[in-house]
Amino acid sequence: MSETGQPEVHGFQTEVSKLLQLMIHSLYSNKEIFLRELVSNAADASDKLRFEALKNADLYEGDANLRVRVSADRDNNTVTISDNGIGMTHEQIIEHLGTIAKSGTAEFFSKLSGDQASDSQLIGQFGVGFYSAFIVADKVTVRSRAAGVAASEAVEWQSEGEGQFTTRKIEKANRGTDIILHLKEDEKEFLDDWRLRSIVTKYSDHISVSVEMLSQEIPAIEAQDEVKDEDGNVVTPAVEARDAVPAQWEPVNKATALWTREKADVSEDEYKEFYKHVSHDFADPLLWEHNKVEGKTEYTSLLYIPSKAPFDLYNREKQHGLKLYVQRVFIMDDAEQFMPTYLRFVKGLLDSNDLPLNVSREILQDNKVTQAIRKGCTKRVLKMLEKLGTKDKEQYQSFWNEFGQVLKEGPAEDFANKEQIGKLLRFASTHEDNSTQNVSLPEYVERMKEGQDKIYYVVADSFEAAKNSPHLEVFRKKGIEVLLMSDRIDEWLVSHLTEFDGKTLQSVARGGVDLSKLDDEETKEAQEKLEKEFDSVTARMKEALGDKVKEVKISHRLTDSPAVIVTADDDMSIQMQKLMAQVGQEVPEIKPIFEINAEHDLVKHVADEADDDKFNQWVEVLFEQATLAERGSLKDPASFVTKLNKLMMSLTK
Ligand SMILES: Nc1ncnc2c1ncn2[C@@H]1O[C@H](COP(=O)(O)OP(=O)(O)OP(=O)(O)O)[C@@H](O)[C@H]1O
Repeated sequence: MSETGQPEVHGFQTEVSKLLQLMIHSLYSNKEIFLRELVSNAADASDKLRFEALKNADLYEGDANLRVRVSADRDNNTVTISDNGIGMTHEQIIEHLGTIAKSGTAEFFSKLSGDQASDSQLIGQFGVGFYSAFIVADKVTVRSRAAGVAASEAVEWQSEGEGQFTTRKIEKANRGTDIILHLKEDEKEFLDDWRLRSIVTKYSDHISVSVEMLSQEIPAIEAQDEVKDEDGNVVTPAVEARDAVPAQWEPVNKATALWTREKADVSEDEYKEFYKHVSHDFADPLLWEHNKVEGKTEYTSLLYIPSKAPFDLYNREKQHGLKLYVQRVFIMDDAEQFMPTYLRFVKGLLDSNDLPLNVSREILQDNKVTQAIRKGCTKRVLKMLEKLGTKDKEQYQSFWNEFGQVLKEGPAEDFANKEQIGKLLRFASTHEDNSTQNVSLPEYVERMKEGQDKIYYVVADSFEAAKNSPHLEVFRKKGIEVLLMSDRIDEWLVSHLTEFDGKTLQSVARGGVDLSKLDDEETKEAQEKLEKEFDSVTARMKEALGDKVKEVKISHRLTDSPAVIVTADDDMSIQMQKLMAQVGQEVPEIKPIFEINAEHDLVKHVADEADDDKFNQWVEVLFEQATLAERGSLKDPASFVTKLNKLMMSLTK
C-alpha cells in the first residue's frame, strides 16, 4: 500500500480497456444508465453492510442509517454518488475496479464483430456496471473506506479510462464510497438537478435503500411593514421575517423493498427496472411472477425469466440462483439452493420469514425450509413457462431458442417434475420437416395415428443427418411423425425421459421398432413370407460378416435404402457411444443388428450371387455403407473404398 498521497499506477486488465472503449461508443444513445448502474452498486454496498453487521454491529460505527446520495457540483462540473455502505479496501478496489471477474468474458470478447449496432446489443447482455461511468465522464475519482477500517487507511482510485488507473491512500472520515464523475464537456445536462432527479426516480424508485438528493435552498425573507393607501386601506400586508431554509437531503425514491409491496401497487416498469437491478441485465425480462406464499412455509418470491441468455449459460458451474433475503435483510447473492441447475437462467429473489438471519450456505444445504421453498419455486417457474407456451407461442419460441438446451437437462436432474418438464420441451419433427424446434410432446401425442402407442424419435449429429436417416423411410411411408433430434444434449435427454403421457419414447434406430400393429393382415403375411424366403440369404450374410454383427434380419423399416444398422434394445445407442468417445470415455464394443431391404434391387442382386467371394464383398460393402450412414465415419475407410472400387470395376467388365 502506498504512503498517503503517493499514487500507485496500475494497468487495467486488457479486457477492461476494450470494454471501456466499446461501451463508450455503443451505449452513448442510452447514456443515462450510468446513474442506474452506480446507484445499484451503492445499494448493493448497503445491503452487504447490513448483512455483515448482523454478526458485527460495530461495523455501523454508530451510523446505521444507510442511504445513497446523488449530487451535482456546477462549479467543479462533477456529479457524485455517495454511499455509506460496506466500502472497499485498497486490495478490493484494485480487484473490483481494475478487472472483470466474470466467467464467459473471453467468450464475450470473441463474439464481438466490430459492428456497433450488434455489439451494443451484446454489451447490454454482458452487463456494464461501474465502467459505465466513463460514458459521461472523462475522469472518475472513487474515494472509499471499508467498514471497520481506520479513517487514515481509506483509498482513492482515479482514472481517465484509458488503460490505467492510480490508487493512493487517503484520509476519509465517513465509511462507504464516493464516486465522483468529472463530466465530459458535452455532458453538462447531468448537472441539472431535475434531470438527475428524474433519472433516479425512473431507474431507482424500487431500491430499498433511500436515495437522497439535496432540496432547493429557500432564501431568507426580510420583515416588511404593512403598506396602506391614503384612505387607510391595506395595499401590501406586512411580511414576517423568515430565516433561510438550507438545502436538505431528502429521499427521492420510495425506498420500500419492491417485493414487500402489493402486486397491484407495482407497475410493469417498476418490475422491469427492479429486474435490471437484481440481475445486472440490460434488456427487459421476458416474464416474471411475484408471489406471497403463506401457510407452513412463508416466503415471498419474485422470479424472472430473462429474455436473453447470458454468455456463460452452458457452464453448469456458473454462479446462479436467487438473491436471498430473510425478513427483508439481504443475506446473499446467488443462493443456488433454491433453484435446480436446469433452471439456472431464472433470476430474482426470495424473502423468507422462516430462515434464521445467520443462515449460511451450509445451513441452507440441508434444511427443510430450503427444500420446501425450492420445490415451490421450481413448480412456479415450470407453471409460468407452461402458461407462456399455451398463451403466446411466439414468445415461448423465443424463450426456447435461448434456454431450451438448458431445460433439456431437466428430466435427468428433476425426476419428480419430469412430466411437467416434458410439456415444455420443443423438437423439430417430420411433421414440418424443418429445423425449428417447435413441436411439443402433447402436440405430437395428439397427432398420433390410430394404433400407434409410442413416441418415435431419431438422434443424429445434425438436423440434416436426422432428417435423411434411412430409419425414417417406413415412418414417412406410413405417415407417422418422428421427432428429429440433433442437439448434443438430446441423447442424454431421451435416456432419462423414457415416457411421456404414458407413452414410451422409442428410438427409430433400435431393433425393437415394431410397427406391425399399424399394418393390415395382408402386409403382415407378405412380410412373413419374405422373411422365410430370405432365411438362407440372411444366414449366409451373417456368416460373411462373422462377429461384426449381432444378427442379420429382413428390415421392415426401409423403402429406398438397401440396408441399415440398428442397435439392439438393451444396448447403448450409437449416439451415446459417440458422446462417450468424445469425452474420452472407454466405449464397450457393441455389435449392431444388420437389417437388409429384401425388396431393394441391389439386395436382390446380392442374394442371387453364387460366387462366395463376390457375395462376401457385396455384403461387406453394404454393411460398411450402412455403418457410414449411421455413424458418419468408419474405422477403416480406406479398405471400404478399395472394396467398393473392386466391385465397381467388376461391374464394368
Ligand atoms: N459503491 C460501491 N461500494 C462497494 N463496492 C462497490 C461499489 N461499486 C462497485 N463495487 C465493487 O465493485 C465490483 C464491480 O462492480 P461492477 O458494477 O463493475 O460489477 P457488478 O456490480 O459486480 O456486476 P455488473 O457488471 O453486472 O453490474 C462490485 O461487485 C463491488 O464489489
